[in-house]
Amino acid sequence: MATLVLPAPAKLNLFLHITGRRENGYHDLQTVFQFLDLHDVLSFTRTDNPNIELLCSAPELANDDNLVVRAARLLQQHSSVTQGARIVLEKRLPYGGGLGGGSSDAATTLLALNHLWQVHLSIEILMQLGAQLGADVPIFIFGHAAFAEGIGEKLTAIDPPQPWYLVVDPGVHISTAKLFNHPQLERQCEPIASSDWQLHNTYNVFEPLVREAYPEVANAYNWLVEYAPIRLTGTGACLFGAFESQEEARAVLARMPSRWNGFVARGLNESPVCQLLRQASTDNLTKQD
Ligand SMILES: C[C@](O)(CO)[C@H](O)COP(=O)(O)OP(=O)(O)OC[C@H]1O[C@@H](n2ccc(N)nc2=O)[C@H](O)[C@@H]1O
Ligand SMILES: Nc1ncnc2c1ncn2[C@@H]1O[C@H](COP(=O)(O)OP(=O)(O)OP(=O)(O)O)[C@@H](O)[C@H]1O
Repeated sequence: MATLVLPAPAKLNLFLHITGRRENGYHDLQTVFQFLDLHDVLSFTRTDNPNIELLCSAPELANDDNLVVRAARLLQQHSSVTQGARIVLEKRLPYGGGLGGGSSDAATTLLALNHLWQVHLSIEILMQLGAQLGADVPIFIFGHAAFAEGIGEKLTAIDPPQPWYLVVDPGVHISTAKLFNHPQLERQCEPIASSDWQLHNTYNVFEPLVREAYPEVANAYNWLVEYAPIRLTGTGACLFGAFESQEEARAVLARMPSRWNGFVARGLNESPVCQLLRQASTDNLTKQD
């Protein structure tokens, strides 16, 4: 049986503006996605029966609602394959913090099983399938840092600087749906062109709401802002600051109050999963067991 081992990287939203609200409740937004060199690890083994079996290092995520299982079943339905998969998910990314780990796991699953089951769907079709699972899934299939519009699925590749980030997780869980429905959310940002985007002339519209509603996020913000300009990713609760060197970011991490979790990671404009799938041959990626 062939086994394929692939990473599923985290993302940051370098800014996040909302430009309108659709009748179905979803919002039109503008954001820049960049990947981090911190990732979950997934291993996929093709099986001859159609079952999708998930083993997960986080027991609370080992169920059929996991985006990995939902992605595998969606691809099965779409392609009528008769094979299944045994999938092992090693969670390394914090979840529910705006780093998109669940969405990234789903994207890696679509890419891996498209390859293992030899479905041969194009990246564009896989992105459309991914969008059915969540607005953050397509970027991880696209595989390059991007200026995003629509609900997050219209992507223009860009190459922002790739600094070292200190990411602080204040340990607060924030419901994405609840924040998008917040009565005070700014929903009429003036649209900007991707070529005009700069970090300093943009912001995250969720940031003031999250800092007000979650005092621990405000505390983490007030601490980190002493060291670097910082921002919220997605709807939070993770905050990030950019540094020129890994050493600088690590020195600040060493001073972080122990009640929060934090890590240092490099910003990446190329997703490692897409690089691996593109560059390595099947023989390099798969091992026979
Ligand atoms: C905040 C971001 O992480 C920024 O990248 C994404 O926009 C959210 O992406 P996601 O977690 O994949 O979100 P989904 O699972 O698709 O949607 C969760 C909920 O967020 C709201 N939602 C999400 C995306 C969007 N463009 N408009 C919305 O209003 C909807 O209420 C939806 O029910
Ligand atoms: N493979 C998965 N990994 C993590 N969470 C998952 C997974 N599958 C389903 N979930 C559910 O999705 C929720 C959000 O997880 P995720 O890590 O994608 O959130 P997030 O980092 O806030 O992402 P986003 O920025 O996309 O909102 C989790 O609390 C969990 O209940």
